[in-house]
Amino acid sequence: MRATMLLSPVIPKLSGKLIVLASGSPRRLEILRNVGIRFEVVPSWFKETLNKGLFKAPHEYAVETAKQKALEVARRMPLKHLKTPDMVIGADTIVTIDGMILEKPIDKQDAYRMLSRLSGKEHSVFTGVAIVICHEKENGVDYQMIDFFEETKVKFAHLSEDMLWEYINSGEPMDKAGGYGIQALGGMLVEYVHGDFFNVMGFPLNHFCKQISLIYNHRTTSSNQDSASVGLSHNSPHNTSILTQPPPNLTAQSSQSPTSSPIHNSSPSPIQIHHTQDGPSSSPVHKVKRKGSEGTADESSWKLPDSLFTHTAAECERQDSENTTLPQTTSREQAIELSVAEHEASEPNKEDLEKITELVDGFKASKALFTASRLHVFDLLQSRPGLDATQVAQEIEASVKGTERLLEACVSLGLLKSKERTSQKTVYENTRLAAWFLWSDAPFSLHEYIQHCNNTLWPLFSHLESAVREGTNQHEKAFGKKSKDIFQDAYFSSKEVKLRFMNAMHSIAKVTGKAVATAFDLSSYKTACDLGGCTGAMAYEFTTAHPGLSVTVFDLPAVVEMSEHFHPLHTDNRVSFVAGDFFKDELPKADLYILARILHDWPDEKVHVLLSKIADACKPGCAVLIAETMLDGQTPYSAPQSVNMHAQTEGMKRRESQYADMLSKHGFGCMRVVHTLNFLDVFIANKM
Ligand SMILES: Cc1cn([C@@H]2O[C@H](COP(=O)(O)OP(=O)(O)OP(=O)(O)O)[C@@H](O)[C@H]2O)c(=O)[nH]c1=O
Repeated sequence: MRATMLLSPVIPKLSGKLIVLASGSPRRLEILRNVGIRFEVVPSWFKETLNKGLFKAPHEYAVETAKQKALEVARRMPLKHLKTPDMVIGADTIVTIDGMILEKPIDKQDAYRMLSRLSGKEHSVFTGVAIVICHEKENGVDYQMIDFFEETKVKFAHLSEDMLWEYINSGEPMDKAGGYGIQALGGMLVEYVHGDFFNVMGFPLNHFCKQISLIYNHRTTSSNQDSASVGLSHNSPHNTSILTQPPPNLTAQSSQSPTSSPIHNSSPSPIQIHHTQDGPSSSPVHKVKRKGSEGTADESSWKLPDSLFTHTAAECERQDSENTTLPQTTSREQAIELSVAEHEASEPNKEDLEKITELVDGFKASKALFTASRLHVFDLLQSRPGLDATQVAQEIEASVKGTERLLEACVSLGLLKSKERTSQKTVYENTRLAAWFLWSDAPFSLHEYIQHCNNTLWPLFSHLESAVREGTNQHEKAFGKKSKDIFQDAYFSSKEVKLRFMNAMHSIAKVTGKAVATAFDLSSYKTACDLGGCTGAMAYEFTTAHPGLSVTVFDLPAVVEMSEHFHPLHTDNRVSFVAGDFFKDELPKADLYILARILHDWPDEKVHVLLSKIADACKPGCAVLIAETMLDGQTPYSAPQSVNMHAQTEGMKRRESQYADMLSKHGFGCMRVVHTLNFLDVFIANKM
């Protein structure tokens, strides 16, 4: 979850740049997303096989591995993804004890060996981080590297055999250095932590922000110079070096030795290696030339920071204390005008071209994903990684030629990884992204939502032009059936469509639910009513996050009669279901009314009907919580989503200020908004 505070003024400096996280670690993704950095994830294929014996100290091993991870992605992207990132971030976390380096356990026995070694003792966690800055040149790409590491000391309690095995059998240790996750169950094993907690989790956020600040503050002050020097390590507790090529002797065991090809793709000359131990370097780190722009790149050649467009949490709190509603949106129009004016004189730059290609071709990526998902490619490769295209084709009953194309498309989209087993044989496996989201039983499976996109939204979108011309939804053209109320007339008209829709909503609620449920402190509320709460997935997130809260899910009888099938294992009696129509029937009494992805389905008149019923049911102090993608929120796709609502329903996406206006008409005030990371913006208001 992220409140858009400018705690770190360096974050906006990254805005508008193509930042790539060369890591499949979900923790690193979460840590960076949480502070509002926008980036793509391209997990590194670099194998962690450096010869540990060649390093004087364990942290050097972590740093070198981080560098190789980042470089591999920085080098691959221009070739395989046909785009050059501005910055690639790589990291490697290791645990060290008694001079030994512990990485991720290979099996349960290995986890047991690691955890019993850590039991009752203090150990160190090192995360090495490498930041590769890519400079596009006429005939290639230049890479420059900044690296650092952070150490945190952690002491484990004495662990009994039973505890050890219970923890190992939870499955948590397997993808984590040292065999534990401090952020989850592993936290229970820890007596103390000295240093940065996030460093243990996999990414030293504070140190990273300091480095970014050094890089960009330096760049700002030296933007008029031809070459610049950066004092990267003088305020760093650890070595920081800038080098343009890894020392060759460090990669002895690596089959993908990065030294085998020059890092400067464009330069035939030997590459200089600069090490800075304690003092400032004289390396030309920030001479960034871009096609179509003159001289050194500076802030003005990048997009304006998003923070211009959003309300910060602090602003909202201040607004609350002054007892006013949210301000109107800040000057987005002015900002856009400004950025247009800036570009008027020059030809399109790389970002412009990339952006336009992404927009024009976006549908191909979506449809490739939908098709692979529908053909259960990710399910297959989850259970049987390492199949080749012929084997996949056989299993999914498709042509070899078509399957090859589809698999390659998925590789380029970062959904699958390919490896050349022999010169003629390429095999495939799921990337972390697919493992998290795409196979049917993935922890945050969007499989069913993707089916809904493919089966329902895609046909509706193909009639978008009519939707725009006629100003109505397109169910009749897409499915041959008129629908006034999409739920009664379209989604719940047949059991099959209803199940598909419920499955889709269930998967979205599972992915977004926790962030919504934890966006605000709700400890003062005892009862909640989730209006249109469908399968109850969101309600269970609320009861899990708030032990004192009971939630009634209120939805149409057609939904409630099937909702119990979705929670066969839930024994939580704090979630109950009541059938009814929230436009017609009396609402269950509650302290908090939850409207998660509901209001966007309806036009303003209907929203007012519903809010007025909620206002009648609310005593002063009771609250309404709205979870939606707001037009002025953080999700880049909220405006296209609004088009989607238009083709699908009579509803729309709205701005925060529109919700604020509507709510204030029904006697609500004290409004706050949080932009979560999981698609939704969460808005809360109290009955005055
Ligand atoms: C000690 C500790 C570690 N981790 C995770 O351990 C992995 C280390 O492995 P890595 O090789 O550095 O990264 P990876 O997961 O293989 O990803 P990649 O960067 O793609 O190599 C990272 O995930 C970390 O979060 C936790 O989640 N919690 C903890 O308390």
